[in-house]
Amino acid sequence: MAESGGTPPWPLTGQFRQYKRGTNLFNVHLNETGVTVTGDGEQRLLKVTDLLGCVCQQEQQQQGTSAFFTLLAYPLAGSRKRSRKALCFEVALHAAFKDNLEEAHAWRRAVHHAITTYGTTKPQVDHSKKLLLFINPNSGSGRALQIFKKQVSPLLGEAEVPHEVLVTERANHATEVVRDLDLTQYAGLVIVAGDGLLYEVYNGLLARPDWEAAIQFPVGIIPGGSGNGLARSLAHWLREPYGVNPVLASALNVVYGRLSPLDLVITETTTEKRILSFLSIGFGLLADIDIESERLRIIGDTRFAVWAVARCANLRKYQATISFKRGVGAPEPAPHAPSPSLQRSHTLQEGEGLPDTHAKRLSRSHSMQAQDSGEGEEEACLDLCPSLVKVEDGAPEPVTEQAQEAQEHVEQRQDGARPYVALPGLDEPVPDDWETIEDEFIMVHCSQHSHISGDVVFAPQATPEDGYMWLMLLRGSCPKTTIAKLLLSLDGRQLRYPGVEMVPVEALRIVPGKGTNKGYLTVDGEVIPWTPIQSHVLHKRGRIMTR
Ligand SMILES: Nc1ncnc2c1ncn2[C@@H]1O[C@H](COP(=O)(O)OP(=O)(O)OP(=O)(O)O)[C@@H](O)[C@H]1O
Repeated sequence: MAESGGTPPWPLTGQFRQYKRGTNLFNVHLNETGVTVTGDGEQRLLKVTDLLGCVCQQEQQQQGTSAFFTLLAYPLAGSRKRSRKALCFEVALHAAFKDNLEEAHAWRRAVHHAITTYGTTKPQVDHSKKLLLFINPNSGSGRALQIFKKQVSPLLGEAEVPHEVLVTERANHATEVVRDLDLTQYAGLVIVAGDGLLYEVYNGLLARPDWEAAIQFPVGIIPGGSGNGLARSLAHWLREPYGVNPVLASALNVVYGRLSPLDLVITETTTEKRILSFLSIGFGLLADIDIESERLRIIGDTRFAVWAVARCANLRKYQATISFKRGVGAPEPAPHAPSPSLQRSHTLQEGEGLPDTHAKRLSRSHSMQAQDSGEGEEEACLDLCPSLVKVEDGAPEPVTEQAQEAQEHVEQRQDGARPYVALPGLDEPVPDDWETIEDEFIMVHCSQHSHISGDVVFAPQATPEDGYMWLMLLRGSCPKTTIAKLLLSLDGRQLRYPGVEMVPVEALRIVPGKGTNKGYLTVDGEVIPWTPIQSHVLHKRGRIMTR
């Protein structure tokens, strides 16, 4: 959404014929709330927060002297999806085409001005520079390139977002590129792939001498893989429709390029290798399913469910010692927690400690409601017809109050980051204020996010910038009925089940047992050696593109 051509006239009002709507004139008014179109006995508002851009006809058509501009917006159509609105207007105010075209461009510039000035209070990526898009052609079921060409590229074009594309050629390609990249040339790094490619990008940033600044570089994600936990979690956080068209929901985040804080996690290993992650750490049931279902990647997200059923019959248990620093002031994963944004508004105050009676108790079962069950699987709704000739009519749906409220909460939380918990040496004892459990586990898994894949609701109350890893423990004694229910569906209700524990933590140490039963220890779904690790949260140190 690059703004060019000087300060636009503001506010703007004009009278135009609407393409394919007869000869009647429509009154079009643009101000800080959006574009109001009045005519034919109706009035419509395209809200400034839903406007994507404005495209102009570039060349004179045949003998006519009229020029055209098309307003593009993605308002909510109900609560389940956003759909494209393209309103095309004919500018015929002057005798000469070039004067009409100039008028059309004035509208284009004014719309861009409105979007960047009145659409948000968040900082934005610098669209005078390019985005660098990484596409993994082998992500998930191998559709990332197609997704880019069919959905992402047209959207970036309409919104006039300059970009460059890099198609990865092999594992670690993205890490190598990012490690040596001149970041000053770019506005941000965007992944069209699965979470694994973003992991590579972040670890490229960590490998740089300027890593502390580099990890704050703007990053965006558009789901093209089989996991897609971060993309799903962002939509959950922002209360944006996701299931009907995940690519559109995420591509709009990138196009708007507003920056929200993102918690990152640094993990230390015994080999002195440090790892930067943004999604999850764990071993046992979920990690085993994630890694062992790799052979089914051709079927996409479904591979997790299919493999889960297979694993139910063959449950593994792992000896380990888990130590953690419990999160201070963390929201209790309360029953019936309706949304992460409502939780955020009153639970994340600094210094708001847990009651003493809870401070050292490890075996708690929490319950919560299933989330977002209303999302269907309709076909993608992004319309790729040339915007000048395509007009979709119909009054724009108002943004729901809930979505508005969520947006406001997100914006209010642009406050300071907490200092991170200092980690002792991996061979030293953990500090006194940490808690330790030595036991046999079916699963130890933590995530900073509500979702660890498109359909796995891990911690519905989690937000990307709450400062916690949400640690889920299933001990060896966990009832088989609980395991069966978990494998059938991880939908956010699991904290009601006996034997499921969840603790918000700011730092964590995992020491796998020395027995023969080795599992997959994973960070963001990537396998690392089955040796001790420890991790701490870097609160709000990343910056992720959002609406
Ligand atoms: N061109 C390539 N060919 C093969 N592997 C690649 C290529 N580019 C990247 N990779 C590797 O593929 C891994 C997984 O990719 P990605 O995360 O995009 O999709 P995914 O398989 O759906 O993963 P996830 O389950 O994490 O969502 C990356 O960690 C990276 O190492």
